[in-house]
Amino acid sequence: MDLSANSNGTSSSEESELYHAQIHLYKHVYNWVSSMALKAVMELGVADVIHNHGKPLTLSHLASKLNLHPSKVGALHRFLRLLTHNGFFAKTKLLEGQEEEDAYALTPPSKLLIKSKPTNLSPVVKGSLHWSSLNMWHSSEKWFTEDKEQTMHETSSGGQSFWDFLNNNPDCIAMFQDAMAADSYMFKIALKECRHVFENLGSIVDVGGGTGGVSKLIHQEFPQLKCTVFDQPEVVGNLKGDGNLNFVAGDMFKSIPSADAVLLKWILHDWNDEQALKILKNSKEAISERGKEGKVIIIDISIDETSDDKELIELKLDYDLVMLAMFNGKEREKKEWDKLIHEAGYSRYTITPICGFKSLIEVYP
Ligand SMILES: C[S@@+](CC[C@H](N)C(=O)[O-])C[C@H]1O[C@@H](n2cnc3c(N)ncnc32)[C@H](O)[C@@H]1O
Repeated sequence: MDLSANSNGTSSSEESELYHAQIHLYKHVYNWVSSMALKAVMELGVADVIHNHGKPLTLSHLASKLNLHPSKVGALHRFLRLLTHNGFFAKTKLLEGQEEEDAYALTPPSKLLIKSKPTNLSPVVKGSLHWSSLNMWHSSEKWFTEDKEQTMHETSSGGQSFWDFLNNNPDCIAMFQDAMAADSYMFKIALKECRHVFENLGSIVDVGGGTGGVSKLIHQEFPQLKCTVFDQPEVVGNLKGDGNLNFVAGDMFKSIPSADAVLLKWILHDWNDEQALKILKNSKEAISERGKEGKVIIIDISIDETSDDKELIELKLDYDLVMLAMFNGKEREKKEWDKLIHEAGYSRYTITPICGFKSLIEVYP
């Protein structure tokens, strides 16, 4: 007879395992609450208000600066309590008259929500948590069980691809391009570390370069370098260049303008292997005039489960599923990059981690 068994027949260690499993499962069921709380606080402009004040703010001062109705002050406290727990704010004490009161200070992650700063990632929060980025997930069961070559986004939107959806919705395409431009600012910091990648180049074509966020940063650092931003007509059709920075509309699956180097930043993960191979082959053609001196510069995620820490791996695996749902794209492991690059006919490459969670992959003919 099991003496530690309870009246329901489970042992105390089994019960404890069950409760831990329940906590683990519920934690993952409610992961979205943290994301939505972050979005709400970003929309309210909490980080901006604390930043503009120049020092920590008590709840009542914060609520009054945010022009909140008094009935919502308690709710603000609860949003901030969760986000403080998650590392987005730090609680400190302030003397208010005779009394000490809790006050909220910014932490490095919430400083990335200050809209007046160039490192502002609010557009990423807004775009990634917009209904148009989330709706498709409700169609996962239909998508999994249907034998159709569709993305989850297409399944959920009557066959419309994410790119077609954006091109038909000017507000959403602007939001998407803002998010891309904000994300790219981190690249300015990385650019300082990898100047050697762009030195000795006379021209570069930034394929899928959007509205030119990345090319403008490269242009500032290397004004002599001729930069061509190459993207779909809906994105660059109305944009005017300036000196060494110009915009060209086209389709990277047809051909890519010639240059000494092709930049593919945040591009190949949008596409499956067959499509990525086509882009890499067209890139090889674009740099062919430079012979062995030409190169393709890829900036994308490289998953390395042997050396990345748990949080980093989780972020990369999250991104992988986002790419799958939106585009049938993928984040690639090192061995997958190796296979793709060699199949596209290149002879060698190097992978260097940059920008926190992305990698710089230099590929040579
Ligand atoms: C994820 S965004 C990357 C933007 C930019 N490289 C960056 O890092 O900020 C992908 C870009 O690819 C562009 N794109 C999609 N299909 C394309 C095509 N067939 N030819 C050229 N560009 C394309 C999109 O318009 C979009 O700007």
